[in-house]
Amino acid sequence: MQFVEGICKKLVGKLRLGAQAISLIKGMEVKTEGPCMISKLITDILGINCCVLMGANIASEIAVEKFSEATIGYKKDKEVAIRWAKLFTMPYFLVSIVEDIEGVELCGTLKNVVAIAAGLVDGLDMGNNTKAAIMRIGLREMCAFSKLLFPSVRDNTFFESCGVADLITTCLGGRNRRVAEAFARNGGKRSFDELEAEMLHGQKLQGVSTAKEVYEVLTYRGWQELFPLLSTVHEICIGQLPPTSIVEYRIH
Ligand SMILES: NC(=O)c1ccc[n+]([C@@H]2O[C@H](COP(=O)([O-])OP(=O)(O)OC[C@H]3O[C@@H](n4cnc5c(N)ncnc54)[C@H](O)[C@@H]3O)[C@@H](O)[C@H]2O)c1
Ligand SMILES: O=P(O)(O)OC[C@H](O)CO
Repeated sequence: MQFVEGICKKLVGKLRLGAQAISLIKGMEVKTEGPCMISKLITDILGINCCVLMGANIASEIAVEKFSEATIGYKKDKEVAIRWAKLFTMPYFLVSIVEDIEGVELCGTLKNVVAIAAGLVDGLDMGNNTKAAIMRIGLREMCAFSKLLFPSVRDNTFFESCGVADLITTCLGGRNRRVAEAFARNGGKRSFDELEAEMLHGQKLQGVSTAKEVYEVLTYRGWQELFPLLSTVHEICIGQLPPTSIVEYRIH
């Protein structure tokens, strides 16, 4: 998503009047003035309304039309969100709308960091209870972090497809989980970059870069202690901590 800004700048002045945007990109940009969600980046650069669509949507499963759900987040214009939902809805793909664009987009962005943690737990052969614990702590931190950044974020958003459902599917079957498992199985001795290149054949992980971006925000705002899982994932990814640190928490 780091290239979205450049692509948007190329589109300036080339869009038809009344054009609308919707972002399916899970990630955020961290600028000196703070984190900037991709939808805001698109709105700011192109001067158009931008919704987001996030959900438990592993692409290979949707491609073969297995039933799934998604959530559209919008800011003010409900009519536009309804139109997007009609456009995306299929008998096997149900789309709901939520007036909480930041909450929906942050769910999609932050769950990738939790999926890295879940993959580490798999690679350490720690079992289902541990993985469930990591997902719970992760969801709690996702919610708290989102609300600190944007007080308007709603709790209910975390019960939509973009929230708990996407967290579950990504922690069970996503690429972030798979590469993190390999990282832990190799004792952290092979880097995420190396494993990503070997395992994903040109596709890119979002979780590692998002963990770094989140860490920059946490460090800048002095919030690290409030978010032990989100912080630890980044420190493991850069080799500062061993993969086993993913389960070293105080109760909170
Ligand atoms: N694959 C999934 O199951 C899935 C599901 C839901 C959401 N997403 C989200 O969709 C987004 C894309 O994921 P994906 O799986 O399609 O990734 P991908 O790696 O398959 O595709 C990314 C595309 O971006 C292009 N690209 C990379 N750098 C570029 C640059 N500098 N300029 C222009 N184009 C560039 C690549 O060539 C590639 O075509 C991510 O944010 C991901 O989290 C993916
Ligand atoms: O394969 P991942 O880990 O990028 O996750 C895929 C999607 O985001 C699931 O909705």
